Amino acid sequence: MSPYAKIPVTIVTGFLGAGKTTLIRHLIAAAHGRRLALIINEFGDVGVDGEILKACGADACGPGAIVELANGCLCCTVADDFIPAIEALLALPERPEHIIVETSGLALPKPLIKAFDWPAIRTRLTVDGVVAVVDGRAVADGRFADDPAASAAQRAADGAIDHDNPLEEVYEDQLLAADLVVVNKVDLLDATELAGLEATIRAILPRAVKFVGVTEGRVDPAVALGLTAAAEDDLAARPSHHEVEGDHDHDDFESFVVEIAATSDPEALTAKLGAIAADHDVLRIKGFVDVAGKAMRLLVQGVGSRFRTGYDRPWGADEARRGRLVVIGRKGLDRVAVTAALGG
Ligand SMILES: Nc1nc2c(ncn2[C@@H]2O[C@H](COP(=O)(O)OP(=O)(O)OP(=O)(O)O)[C@@H](O)[C@H]2O)c(=O)[nH]1
Repeated sequence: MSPYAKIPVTIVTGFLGAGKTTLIRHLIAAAHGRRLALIINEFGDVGVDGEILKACGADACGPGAIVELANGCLCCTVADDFIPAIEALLALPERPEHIIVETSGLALPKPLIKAFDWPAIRTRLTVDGVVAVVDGRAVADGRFADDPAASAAQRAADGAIDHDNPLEEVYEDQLLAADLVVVNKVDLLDATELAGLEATIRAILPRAVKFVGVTEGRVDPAVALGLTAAAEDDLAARPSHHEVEGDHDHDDFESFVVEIAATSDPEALTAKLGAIAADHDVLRIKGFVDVAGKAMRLLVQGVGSRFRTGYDRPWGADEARRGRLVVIGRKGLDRVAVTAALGG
């Protein structure tokens, strides 16, 4: 690559738990010597995505080329957090050949794309493409459509219905910015559901975009990287619900961390977490748990009430074996009840 060419940047967006980190892991593994750099933004106080990507990205990325911006939402802190992170990557002795940005699951991509139109940035970088990752099962289950039960509850409480569904807005804003839509978790869908999803998603999109269905984020890097979209030149084609409604804030969502005591029965714990998530309509639970007698720590990941666990690495010699889970839900999530149910 010419030292004067703009560095391509891929923005990976998608709702909480859609599979962004899984997809980026796959891209890193398939990078085949391409020098990558990552900016990882996560909502909530336990940096799970950063841990996962640092563990597998060390070779592909090199020292200093993975920047973690935890506990926030890049779309709201573009100037304060994102631009300095980009500057740090541009100052690396070995210039990255491709930068991948993972937004938080609640971020709106458009403010981020706009930053690439700033003079100091656009001369050096270009948005190669915006990849929107979708949890196919969650969409097929109507997770992002207006929820009749929630509307009825709201009517009973307020005597009025707010038609704005914050989940739907975030989900749609992410799709509306996309150059490539990756419907992930195809293992949880049948062919008819997948075809139906493609039609539903295409109906939302204002223009023709690439569409692919995958499992475990296994999208071909030749498809995901090298879209040459120059999205910063194309902002008008990427409408956002928040252009007309003013600033986006995250008051529609709540997140907190619960300390979890050591467990001797991870399966029972996972079953309990699934039940709590279903009872309280929790959107996302993730973190690490101490399993008594195990040298490794347990990575726990829940999307809605669907949970996965796996041992990721041994606890460090100087590391406290602290079990911590971040819980994310809609505004009104009963923090006290969830914390009590988790035994925190
Ligand atoms: N069944 C199934 N699960 C998947 C698939 N891809 C990812 N997952 C699981 O979904 C969960 C969330 O995946 P992540 O990659 O962490 O999702 P994310 O979008 O980065 O999540 P946030 O950063 O919290 O928004 C994890 O437990 C993954 O193992 C898939 O294709 N099928």
